[in-house]
Amino acid sequence: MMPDAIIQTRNLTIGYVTRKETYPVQTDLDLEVFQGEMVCLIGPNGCGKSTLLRTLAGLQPVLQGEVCIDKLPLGKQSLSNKARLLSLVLTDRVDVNNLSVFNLVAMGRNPYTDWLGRLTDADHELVHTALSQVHLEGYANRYINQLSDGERQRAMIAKALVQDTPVIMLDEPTAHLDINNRVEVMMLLHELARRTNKAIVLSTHELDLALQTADKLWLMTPNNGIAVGAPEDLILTNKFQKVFAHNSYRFDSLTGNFMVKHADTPRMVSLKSSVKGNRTYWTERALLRNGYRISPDASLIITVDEDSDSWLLSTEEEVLASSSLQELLLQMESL
Ligand SMILES: Nc1ncnc2c1ncn2[C@@H]1O[C@H](COP(=O)(O)OP(=O)(O)OP(=O)(O)O)[C@@H](O)[C@H]1O
Repeated sequence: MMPDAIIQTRNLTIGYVTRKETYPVQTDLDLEVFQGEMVCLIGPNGCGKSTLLRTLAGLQPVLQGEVCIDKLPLGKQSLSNKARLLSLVLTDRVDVNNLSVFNLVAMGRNPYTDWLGRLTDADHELVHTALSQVHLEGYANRYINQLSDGERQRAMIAKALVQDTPVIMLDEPTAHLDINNRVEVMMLLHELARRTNKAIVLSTHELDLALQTADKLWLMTPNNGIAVGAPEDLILTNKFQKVFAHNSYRFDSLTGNFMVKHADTPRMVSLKSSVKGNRTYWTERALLRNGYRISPDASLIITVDEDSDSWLLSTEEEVLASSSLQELLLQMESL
């Protein structure tokens, strides 16, 4: 039997209301999030990702329809109940620089402390456990302004962890991070969803990382709703490619990479190799980058030997050897 969704939306319209008009950003959203899964919300700039996360978290009003958390409509949840069900991590730089890492993370216990905000021994323990979960042991007494962007992001995640909610939502948790930290944060969130049975919903522009780590994608199209599915299903049904279609690049569904589109009138070249290995793949990439298109019938032929450090370029008149791709490309340019 399917478990109950921890978040469910019915016929949801999200957007903004000004004094003069209502501005719907997305309509008719029927979404479900289950515990133990990591959902990545992706889509082009301005399509409504932050608006959706803020609406699901109750930070901005529902324009139409309903959001239920733990089967109860958001509007019927008390503030303290909401704080025990859902935590939201925003990437906007919060002005907490004069706070220690410990005190920032401890703020996550606010829904549970007495009115003076006193922490019990168990709260202290939880803060230290969360710091070790995000690999910030030994940072408790550091000030937030003494952290790198990646460390600050992990401290914010630790704050959400001590809030001890079944749902954590994060708006672009990998923004401003280098590749190591981006991968680490995504892996950490995925692992937390699995290990602690939390539902994790995050928005991101890291398409390749989302494809590799999400249990489910929410693929948002401007003004046209959200397609939901396993990353690979959204690729096989062409939905992913459609949302990110562009004149200057294309999504290669065989490799899962975005490829820059080069010259409109490509030069043809034939690529021969006995086995299709690493060297053949990167030779092809170098050729595409330089405006060549691979065609088995082309008169210009490159032979790749996966076991040697050289390439052979054959024209109708001559055969030239090269020991690097740069040399090969120069030879081709000079023909
Ligand atoms: N306070 C606001 N009042 C009115 N419209 C707004 C407001 N904030 C955002 N919008 C508009 O709502 C739409 C969705 O914005 P939102 O920030 O949710 O998009 P997003 O998908 O998160 O974008 P990005 O990828 O650039 O972060 C945009 O057209 C934006 O201009």
